[in-house]
Amino acid sequence: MSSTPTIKLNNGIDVPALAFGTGTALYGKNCADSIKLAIQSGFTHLDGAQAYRNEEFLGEGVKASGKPRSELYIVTKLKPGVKPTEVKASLVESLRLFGLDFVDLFLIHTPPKDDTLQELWQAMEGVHADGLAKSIGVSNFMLDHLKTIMQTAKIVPAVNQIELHPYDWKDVEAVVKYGLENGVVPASYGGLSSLFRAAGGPVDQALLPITERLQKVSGKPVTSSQVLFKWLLHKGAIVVTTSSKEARIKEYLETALVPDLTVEEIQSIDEAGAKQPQMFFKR
Ligand SMILES: NC(=O)C1=CN([C@@H]2O[C@H](COP(=O)(O)OP(=O)(O)OC[C@H]3O[C@@H](n4cnc5c(N)ncnc54)[C@H](OP(=O)(O)O)[C@@H]3O)[C@@H](O)[C@H]2O)C=CC1
Ligand SMILES: O=CCc1c[nH]c2ccccc12
Repeated sequence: MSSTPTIKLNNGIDVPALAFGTGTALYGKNCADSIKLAIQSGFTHLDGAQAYRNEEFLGEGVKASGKPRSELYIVTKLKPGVKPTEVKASLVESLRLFGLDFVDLFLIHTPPKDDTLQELWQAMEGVHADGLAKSIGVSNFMLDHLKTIMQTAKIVPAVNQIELHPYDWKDVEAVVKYGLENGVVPASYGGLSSLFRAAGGPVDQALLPITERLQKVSGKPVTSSQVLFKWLLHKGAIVVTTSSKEARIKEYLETALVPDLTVEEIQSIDEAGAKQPQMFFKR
């Protein structure tokens, strides 16, 4: 098995750069077997959310995997609409469902629609101080949201999880750069969108000569998914993905064995994405 690279957060904690998600295809489902398989295959970073309505099954999968808690990195996200005064109780309920004492990372799933963002962040800082979340961060935050938080934050968000793939790179590049310059590590979801949400487009075409070259230099099969993950890692992002198939789970983890892309290859993917700008998730 290959060992997944890690990315250092602004608080010095190392996070496995490849995460297995329980939203999208697993939303509202009993994902215990998927989680157990992902962990036993080598995933140690699990991405959950209160809104996915399957935290108890994530917890079940973790237990069934037999992997010690100390070797796992478990994330959940605050359900949209939870008020600042309810943050602690909602995380305590997630922990009860998981059967855990703490999460490694707790994210605000989406910025609040009202003007409570700074207050909400203060409540996130509270659950961090209580030891219920080792790190805190955000998701689906754009530049103005990040800047609003930074005005009053005592703790800089460790992570901003956003839709990130070559087709929205131009749209979110500034958010990623601002984050990296200020200690907020980007995490991507929807990273494989070109392969099945917009199959056969310019990005898929740009991936072909790259997979071919990497296959030649490594002497091993290299897939388009692995090249997309390498592209995301080169952008400094944690990759949040998922799969229902054992073969794909192994393929994802073997990204660690794929050689680096060249600057020209990264640029060719950027340029292919810019030909057909699009996003697939509602912000
Ligand atoms: N913070 C947020 O607002 C959001 C967070 N997320 C998180 O990110 C996770 C991953 O999101 P998601 O968008 O699903 O991630 P990806 O874009 O990585 O897509 C994963 C899907 O890609 C499919 N796939 C992989 N390789 C191929 C291929 N070669 N051809 C066709 N299909 C392929 C897999 O299907 P198969 O199962 O058949 O292998 C899998 O379902 C979620 O589970 C969730 O945890 C997601 C959305 C929003
Ligand atoms: O995480 C994926 C997208 C998302 C944002 N808010 C919600 C609420 C419920 C399910 C999914 C999501």
